[in-house]
Amino acid sequence: MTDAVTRAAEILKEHRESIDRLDAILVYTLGERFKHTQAVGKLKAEHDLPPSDPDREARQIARLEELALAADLDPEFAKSFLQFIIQEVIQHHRKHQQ
Ligand SMILES: O=C(O)C(=O)C[C@]1(C(=O)O)C=C[C@@H](O)C=C1
Repeated sequence: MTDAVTRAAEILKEHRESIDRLDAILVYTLGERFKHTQAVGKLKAEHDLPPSDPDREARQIARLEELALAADLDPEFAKSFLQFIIQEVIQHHRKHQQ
């Protein structure tokens, strides 16, 4: 192996270590978020509130798009990601209410 290939392998390893660390943060962060949304789902079921709140979602998406721009992340991706999570939460809320 040349020095350049060995160096590239070291750099790749460092990036992958960072990626693994950040993936763990994402999973734990999502776990925390779902704890809160589960509590919200319980509250909504107890008080007969609708599972979804489109006004709240619109505010969340607008905020996330701004955050994404500041973080150098594609705002469309950030929006789709949040919508994907919220859809999952709404399914959980609906199950609570059945
Ligand atoms: O804030 C709420 O009312 C929630 O139920 C949580 C949440 C979310 O996951 O952020 C999910 C569904 C609603 O449409 C809006 C937001």
